[in-house]
Order: sequence, then structure tokens, then C-alpha cells
Amino acid sequence: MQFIETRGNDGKNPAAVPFSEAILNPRASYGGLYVPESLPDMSIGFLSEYLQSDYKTLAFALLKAFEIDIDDELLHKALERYDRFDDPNNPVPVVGIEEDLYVSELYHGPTRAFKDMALQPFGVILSTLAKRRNERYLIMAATSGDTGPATLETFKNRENIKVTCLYPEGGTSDVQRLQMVTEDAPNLKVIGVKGNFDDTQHALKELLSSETFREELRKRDLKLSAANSVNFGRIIFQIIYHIHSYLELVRQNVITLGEEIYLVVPSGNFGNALGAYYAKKAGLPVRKILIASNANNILTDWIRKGEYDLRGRCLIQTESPAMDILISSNVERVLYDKFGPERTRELMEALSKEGHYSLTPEELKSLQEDFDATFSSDEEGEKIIARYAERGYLMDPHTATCLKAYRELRREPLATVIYSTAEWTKFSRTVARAIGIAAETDKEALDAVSRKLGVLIPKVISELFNKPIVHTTVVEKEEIMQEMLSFL
Ligand SMILES: N[C@@H](CCOP(=O)(O)O)C(=O)O
Repeated sequence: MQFIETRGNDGKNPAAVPFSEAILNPRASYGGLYVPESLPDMSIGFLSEYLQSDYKTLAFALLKAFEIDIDDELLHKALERYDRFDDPNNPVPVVGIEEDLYVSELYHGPTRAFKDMALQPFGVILSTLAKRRNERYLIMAATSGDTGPATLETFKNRENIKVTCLYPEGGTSDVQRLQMVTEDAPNLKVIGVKGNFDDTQHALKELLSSETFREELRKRDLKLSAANSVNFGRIIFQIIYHIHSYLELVRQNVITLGEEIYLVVPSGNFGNALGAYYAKKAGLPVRKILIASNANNILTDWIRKGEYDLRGRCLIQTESPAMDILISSNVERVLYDKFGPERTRELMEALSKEGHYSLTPEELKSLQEDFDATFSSDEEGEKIIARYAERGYLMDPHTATCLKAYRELRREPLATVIYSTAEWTKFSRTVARAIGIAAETDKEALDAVSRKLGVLIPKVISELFNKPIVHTTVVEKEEIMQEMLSFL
């Protein structure tokens, strides 16, 4: 399988590249992204073949179906990282919380968020390729709280790899920040930025396409890649759990093979939702993908009105900070898939130059065939957390946004999977407040919630508070490149 570019080819990049090239050098022509030139068939035949398979077997089959140029031995080695999850036999439990409502818990990995699902195996593949080729890489990451910890965890101490991780200072929970600033390895640099997530991601994208930066890296014998979902190496692993969740419903006798379901995806950079879209396109019986947002509801407007409009919008800091994003990377891959490279380039250029674009009525209709969307305020989210905590199910504020989407957007009484993207422990102050506990710090909140509800705090979270802080750098946006170069 070859990978092609969302905004067309500029004649300087190769017209198509294998998977290994797309992940090692994710810079596509005109600032675009790499996408697979086609999708494998993962409809009923594939689903029935892997109905009884465990997660790793299913994952291996999917990666093979994409015909990626990674050998079987390396794929197996990468997938072994799921053995480090809470239950190696079932890294993604799918739990019923109402008669037809199931939560796919994607947070049972080492950093307690869904980013581990992709970044754990992705880190093994990318760093092994770098070593085999005798090449050294700088891996950049921009994070609103979950990608950062998972990137640092997967790449720490890996040979031939250096990582710089940008996070918005004050824009994450304390636990998320501690997960990053206490991660101690000589190949890691964590940089707080005075700005918001969009600023950090903008810097990452600029640097990815900057010749000056590349030249500086060449002098240091380094090549450049990224750990965010702009890298297709992330997305491929984010298709698997949608298929797994569907098969789990069949195994749990909730549906029969072939029955349609709804998927509800809390969304920021849209990688998780794109994984669901690709799964649907490849044949997974999904009626619609329901997109849940917080007050930064730009995706709601895009899907409901066909307007992607940054004008007059400011990023709002919410209790679900991983979704505090206005410039959502993977929307572009959906545009490409539906409308082709010329139109994608036109729309993305309009967004960057004029701050907005509008879809035509036909384009909007096509988008709405696959997606619907809504958003929740923090207050609505807290009420949901409280209601389900009373019934014995504890969820984090990102997961809570899915419940409104489920109630508001589900048109048919079909079984529904909502995705739980992070463990409550990463957002304990919000969860504590929701259940009536006032806590000043994440530590106090964790202990109080744990005592009140009898829930455990994983060691990886509780020990964060005793670890020394090793990354203290905070810079202005304009200083990011220089700070990275000083580290390198
Ligand atoms: N929500 C993310 C932002 C980056 O998203 P990615 O999927 O492109 O890595 C975060 O928590 O960091």
C-alpha cells in the first residue's frame, strides 16, 4: 500500500510513499498530510474471521490488510506493548452502562489515556526503523495533555531518538503536567509554552515544513518526524479499537454481526474520529459517528452547518482540556477523502489565509451522511459525571461529553459505543467537584474521590507527586525553535 498527499503533490516530494516513509517523514506537499491511497475491506468477511480473536491478533490482521512495509517480526514486537496494559488479554474493556450503551475504555495503558493505544506500538516501530537505517530522529509532539505523556513514555531512552514535547503552560491538568515534567531521560525535552494548544501545534506544523529548521537539524545529523496524529503512523492504530469495540458487542450478544451501531467520539484533533470514519468506510457497520465536543465547538459547527470558522473565536480553557483545540488536524483527511486533493487544498488555504471556509450544500450533505455533532458545557459534563458516579460508573470529563451526544443525536434505538479517552485520575479535581468534594489540588482530589467512592488510584498516578520535576523550561511562542535547538 502506498501513501499519498491530501493537498496533491508538488513535484518535489515523491508522488507516493510506503508507510515507513510516511511515518519517518510526515511532511507532505503544500503543508498537507499523508493518507492511504485506498482502504482495505474490513466488512463482514473480515469481521467474522476475527470475531473470536484477541486484540493483538485483530491488530496484526488489520496492519497486514493495509499492506504496510513493516516486517511481521517488528509488528509483533510493537503489538507486545499491549501486554503492559492493565489486562494484557483485553487491553480495551467494553463495559455496558445502560441497556444499549457501552463504554469502550481506551485508557488502560501506562499513561492512562487513549493515546497509548497508538503511541505504544508506534514508538517501537519508528525507533526500530531509525536504528535499522542508522538514522537519528527528532520527534516533535504538541500536546493539550494526553499526547505528551504518551509520547515521552514510548520514546524515553530509545536509541537514535530525541523528543521535544510542547505543552500550553496552564492548559493541562496538574496530573497531565506532572506526567510530562517528571519524565526523566536524556533524550527528552519538555517545553511549556506561553500560549494555548493551537499555538503549540502551529509551531510544530511550521517547523515540520521549515527548510531552515531542517537545515539546522541536518547540521546535527538529525531527521525530523512527529508523534501527533498528523503522522499516519498514529492513525492506523486508532482504527483498530473501533473494530474491536464492535466485535466486543457481538461477543457480548448485544448485537449480531452486521447490525449497525452508533459510535460516539469525544474529539479535538479528530484522530480518534478519523479512525472511526476509516473503519466505517472499510465496512464496519456503523450508522453514524457522533462527535462530542466541549465549549470549543468548532467541530459542531463544521458538521452541523458546514462552516469552519476561526474568526472571532478564542480558545476557551475548559475542564476537558485535551479537547481545547480549534485547529483540528484530521478534518483535512476527511475533506480529502470526500472531496479530493484540489478542493482540500483550496479549503485548507482559505482557512489559513482567511480564517474560515464554507462547504457547499452537497458537501455538507456528504459530511452528514457519516457524522453528526453536538457539544457540552463544563456544567453539563459535571452533572453527567455525578449521575453516573451515583450509579457506580466513574468517568472523566471528556467521556462525559459523549453522553449528551448519545441522548441528543441518536435517531434510532441502535446499540451505541462511547469512547472513554482518559481515566478519571487525570482530571480528579473536576471529578471531585462533580461529586460534591471541594479540593484545592489534584492530589487532594484523587485521595478524596478514592476514599469516597472506593476506587483505586494507579501507582503511575499516585507516585507522580513524589517524583522530582526535571523539566522547568517555559518559553514564549517565538522562542520555541531556539529552545529546541539548544537542547539538541
Ligand atoms: N488532544 C491531544 C492533542 C494532540 O492530538 P493528537 O491526536 O494529534 O496527538 C492531546 O491530548 O495532546
